[in-house]
Amino acid sequence: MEDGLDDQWLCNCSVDHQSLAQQKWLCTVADGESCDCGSGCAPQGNFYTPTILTLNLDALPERLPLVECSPACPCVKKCANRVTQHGVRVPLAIRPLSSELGLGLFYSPSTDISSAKGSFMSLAKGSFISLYAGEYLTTGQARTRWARQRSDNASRERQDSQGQGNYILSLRLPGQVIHIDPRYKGNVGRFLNHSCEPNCVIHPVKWGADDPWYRAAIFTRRDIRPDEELTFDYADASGSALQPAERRRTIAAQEDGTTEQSERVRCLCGSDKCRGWMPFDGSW
Ligand SMILES: C[S@@+](CC[C@H](N)C(=O)[O-])C[C@H]1O[C@@H](n2cnc3c(N)ncnc32)[C@H](O)[C@@H]1O
Repeated sequence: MEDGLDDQWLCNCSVDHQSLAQQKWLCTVADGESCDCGSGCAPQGNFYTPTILTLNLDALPERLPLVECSPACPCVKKCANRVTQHGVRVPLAIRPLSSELGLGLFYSPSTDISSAKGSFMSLAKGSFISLYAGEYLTTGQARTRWARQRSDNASRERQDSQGQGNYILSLRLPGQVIHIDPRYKGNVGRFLNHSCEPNCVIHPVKWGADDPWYRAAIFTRRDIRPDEELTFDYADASGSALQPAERRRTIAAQEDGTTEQSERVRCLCGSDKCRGWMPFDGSW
């Protein structure tokens, strides 16, 4: 073994690791190249940037599900095409906002005690934040839960209903819709609020070509300053690029005020680009 070239970090991709001296500890599949480790992973290429492992959002076609390498591949854990499966790696904090908004999730490098300079570090565009993890529901179960949450909310005063809103993420994928509800079982992803001018985006990811689950992964869509709140656009999370006309009308009706008054929730994102109402996809 060449000095410093530790084979436990290498995968079987076709790239000549020996000539990539700076990147030799990682699988070095470059953007747009396909991994030929034989397991059908990264069929469209690996869109993670080698070594820093941020997602190259500008190169990634919208809504193209990412397929990461998996334990079924001959590559190893630190392959550059495995990111979301390693879990949360950035320092985060859950903080209270207003009584209406409840809690929010913040990028909080000052809580990273391993780095003395933590509080000055901004987070690069394309960084993985967390999965939006929760229970996977069928469309029927999602409808039932949504109806129950709606009636629960209607029977509460607004100030008592903080954090009791709808948590179900409906992710539209080619030929299917998946519903993820973190309200009862979930992770920090459930604390990201909606913004009409978001700094994060949701992208569908599979862990290996044979993974039966699409996972909803949250990435930053621009650089993030320390102590910024992390948000995504709940309308975009539902896959706006693929939404059928009926769904577009539903979201538009919610936002332009033609939806029934009781179903509309005023958006409190505070952005100059605020559309006024929370998006709601009721077309499924
Ligand atoms: C996924 S949760 C976000 C975390 C929530 N703030 C909490 O305290 O648990 C979604 C709920 O938060 C509230 N929310 C999120 N973004 C909002 C916004 N921009 N305006 C008003 N309410 C919002 C709504 O009640 C929504 O149903």
